[in-house]
Amino acid sequence: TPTPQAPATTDGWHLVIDALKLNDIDTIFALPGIPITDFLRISQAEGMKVISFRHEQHAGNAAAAAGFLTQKPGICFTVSAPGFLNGLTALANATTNCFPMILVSGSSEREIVDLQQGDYEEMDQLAIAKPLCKAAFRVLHAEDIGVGIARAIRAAVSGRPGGVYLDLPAKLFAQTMDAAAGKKSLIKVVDPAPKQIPAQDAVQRAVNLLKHAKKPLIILGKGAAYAQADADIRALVEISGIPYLPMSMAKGLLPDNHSQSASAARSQVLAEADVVMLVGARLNWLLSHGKGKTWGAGSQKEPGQKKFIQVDISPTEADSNVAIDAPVVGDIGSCVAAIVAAMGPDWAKAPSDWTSAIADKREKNQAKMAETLAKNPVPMNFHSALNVIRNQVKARPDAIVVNEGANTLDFARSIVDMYEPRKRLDVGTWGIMGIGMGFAVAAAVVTGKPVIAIEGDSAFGFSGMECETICRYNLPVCVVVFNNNGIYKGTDVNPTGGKDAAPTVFVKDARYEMLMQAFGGHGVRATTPAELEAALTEAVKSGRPTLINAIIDETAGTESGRITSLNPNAKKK
Ligand SMILES: Cc1ncc(Cn2c(C)c(CCOP(=O)(O)OP(=O)(O)O)sc2=O)c(N)n1
Ligand SMILES: Nc1ncnc2c1ncn2[C@@H]1O[C@H](COP(=O)(O)OP(=O)(O)O)[C@@H](O)[C@H]1O
Ligand SMILES: [Mg+2]
Repeated sequence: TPTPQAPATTDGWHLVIDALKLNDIDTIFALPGIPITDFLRISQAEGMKVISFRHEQHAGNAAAAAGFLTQKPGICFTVSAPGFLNGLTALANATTNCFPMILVSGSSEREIVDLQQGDYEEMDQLAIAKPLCKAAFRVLHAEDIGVGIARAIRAAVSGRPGGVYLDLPAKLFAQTMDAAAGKKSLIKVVDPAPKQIPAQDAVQRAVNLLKHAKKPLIILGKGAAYAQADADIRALVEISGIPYLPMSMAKGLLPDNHSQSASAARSQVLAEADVVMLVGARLNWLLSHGKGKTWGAGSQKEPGQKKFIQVDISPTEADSNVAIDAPVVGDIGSCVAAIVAAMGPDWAKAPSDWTSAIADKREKNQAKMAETLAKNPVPMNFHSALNVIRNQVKARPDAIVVNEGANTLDFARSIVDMYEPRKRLDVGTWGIMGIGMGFAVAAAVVTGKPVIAIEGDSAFGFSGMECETICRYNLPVCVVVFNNNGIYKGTDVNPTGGKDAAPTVFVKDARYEMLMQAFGGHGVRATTPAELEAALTEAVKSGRPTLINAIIDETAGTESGRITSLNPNAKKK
């Protein structure tokens, strides 16, 4: 008689993988090591896409960018303690940006950590992660893996999206349990990011404000881009006729050359608007906290007390900086659709004296910009190099732009127009350097589209080693390093005349292109717009990993770019 089959078993490794797959998550960004190396191998063997990085911060940034682009939490796996800590910056940055990601780190067993007995890479990771993310969980038993993964997914994407930490002690992976019971323990999360319908009275209050506005303005934030409510947002703008201002990662929700775009008249509209509608945008430092000179305080054109409408899924965002006269709480798709419906079919467009004044200002500023862009100085400056990229993105609006630096960031934001939603990934709310290659890898992996990373040479330095990652997966990423020999510019000198370089400059004429060549990618040193254009066009067409070292006039930059005013005044002795 045949020996009875032992019941099939499963283990922690497979339960984690099966739980992710059950929730349509097919990609993991990671850096191997104890205790997750075998987990990554098994994940790949089980058909997961496993993208392995050279530093955990960039794996985490990739997970965050994937979350922003897909509305599914990006997944980052790290080893314990130092690997976990390297991932924390990305987890905290994702939470600040409201990007959904889950940082999963292996950890030491509780009994050793709680007695501080000095385990390999011992750290109380859960306690350390908690203040830096939206939610944090630990799983000790294999039968709880399904709940742990489900809770992490729901926490990451529901309400205001953000970063979640999931702590998996090493021994959990090898725990086994009955396969059928294991399958039963897994949870497919139903409706992880439920619609949050706004109250009708809140909608009406907002519409009434808009109806009586003489100088209305709509500000679209990265929350509006993340919401993927593109048609509703276009309808709101075009039916209302109200000028709009896209924040940097909301560019492309409507094409930047749209007739109602007020980007080129930003200072005028912020100072003079009488009713401002924030859609997925916070009145934080990026909008001067909604007060002061930027908003017309004290100017003769100030329209008296400005009224604010705030469309946001977070009920506590209102009044954070200034009083909000009409908070509309809910998901942006539901809120904007309700507002457009309440506006009704006979909505009177925004007053023409307001829209034409903005159009005049926009045309004047755009003419000035065109004049600057037409110049062809030698060596190149930010404008002449960015004009090449501007033209490339116009020809390839499906390309994704990643952008970081100071001057390289500020000039690119206004010079490189975007034409489609969620095509620009940048330093976000914190203004953090180092997001470049992680975001570029995620954009290429998640969308398959060509990626153009516009990098200050300092900014590039934070993640440059990931050029090897880009080559290893043969990703369609073209990195353009704006090489001005330093942070902000390349001309600072050591005041003592000593041999040490000044703190803000780099090796002169650094050959960044050789870094990409070192890993089999294509490297080009471009000293003219024509050379830059040829290399960029070729890179976007071929999809070959490329680094273009664009030589920029080292005197052309200003300290801290647009935010130089944030520097404390160093008293000159
Ligand atoms: C993690 C981190 N470190 C340091 C900074 C400070 N910082 C740094 C170091 C910048 C680099 C500017 O130099 P760059 O070469 O990237 O750009 P430009 O020379 O074109 O201005 S911009 C900026 O705010 C930061 N924002 N984030
Ligand atoms: N799906 C969504 N529905 C509504 N609000 C959202 C959604 N996703 C994010 N948000 C909100 O969008 C806002 C994003 O603001 P912020 O990051 O300051 O944008 P920006 O920097 O572009 O101005 C946050 O307050 C967040 O709560
Ligand atoms: Mg620089």
